[in-house]
Amino acid sequence: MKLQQAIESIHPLHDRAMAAARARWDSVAKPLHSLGLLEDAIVKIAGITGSEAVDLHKRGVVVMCADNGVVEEGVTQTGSEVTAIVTENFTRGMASVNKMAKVAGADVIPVDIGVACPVAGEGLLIHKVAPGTANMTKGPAMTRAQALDALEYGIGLVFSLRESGYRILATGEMGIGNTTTSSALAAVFLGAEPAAVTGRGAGLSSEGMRRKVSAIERAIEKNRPDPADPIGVLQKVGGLDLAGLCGVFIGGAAAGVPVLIDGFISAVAALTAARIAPAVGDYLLASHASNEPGGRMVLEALGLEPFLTCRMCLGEGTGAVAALPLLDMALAVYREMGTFGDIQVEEYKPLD
Ligand SMILES: Cc1cc2ncn([C@H]3O[C@H](COP(=O)(O)O)[C@@H](O)[C@H]3O)c2cc1C
Ligand SMILES: O=C(O)c1cccnc1
Repeated sequence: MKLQQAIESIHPLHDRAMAAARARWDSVAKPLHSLGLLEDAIVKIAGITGSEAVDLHKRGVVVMCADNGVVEEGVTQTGSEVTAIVTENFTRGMASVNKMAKVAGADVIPVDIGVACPVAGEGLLIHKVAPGTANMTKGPAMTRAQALDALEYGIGLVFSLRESGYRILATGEMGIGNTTTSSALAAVFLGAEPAAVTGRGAGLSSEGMRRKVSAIERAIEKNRPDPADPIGVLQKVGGLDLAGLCGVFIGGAAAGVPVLIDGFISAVAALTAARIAPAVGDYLLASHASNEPGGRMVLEALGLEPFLTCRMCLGEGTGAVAALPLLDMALAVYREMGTFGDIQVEEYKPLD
């Protein structure tokens, strides 16, 4: 689906469904709002889907996999070949997110949106926009057409997953070097110093950290991304994994499918989506606070509060998947609990 068409089809959250969901929570025989953010998430999901009969039965984690040319600058502990290895492991049920998704009852949906070498495996979706991006310290990471291609693939994927019965999606990624691109995007969108939004990613020495911050500074200096042109920022200092995820967030808002943000990388993709299409902002659902320094900053910029603080920084969608059982628990109370009327206790009166 074309980006513009998707943006135009995003409507405000359904007020009536949200009011009905809130009324249901307020009638449950328990202290008002005592399930906190979990109640708010169920209300938001009602608003996204247009129904207070919230159904999260079929769930998937979309894992966008791609390589990043900036890895040449020595910004990671491992080489790009790890992207392909882990991508194939997703198809064999052998990666961390597979193990966690199994517990949460979610299907892992890996996508090769730009892995540098050929990858294959059962269930792997292939939309290889390019075999990895270019080194952003030397010029733009990709062309605008490539960024749009990845974005629009992500949008279309959400619509086809909705057709296949998916009712909630978690986001994940695999791409060596993608905390470098994520920090570059965060620095541009938040107007922050690269050092303030850069962490050790999948592990890095102090010397490696200096190279990483310098690579981000040089990429911004070279490409001069303009925050007022968010697609241009994504194209110049982003990655295909981030662009694909950005499309998933826009697609979720357009298709009325709730999409859970994972950690830092996924939150940056969500922020990019909200900069491209501000209406997406109301649709976003946080899961956990990444241990990467920029993680919380990006969620705060989106006005979101995560459910979980576990100091996780794994990626792959692991944090988003970890939130699913919590939502299931909240839904069990929402659906199955008796009301104040049932237990003959007077309902709470609104307080001041
Ligand atoms: C074996 C392995 C499995 C992973 N699974 C997720 N990531 C995570 O680490 C990468 C980002 O960190 P950086 O920017 O430092 O490369 C991403 O692929 C992310 O999902 C992994 C990283 C490795 C090494
Ligand atoms: O929070 C994340 O998304 C993250 C952080 C470090 C490495 N991989 C992912």
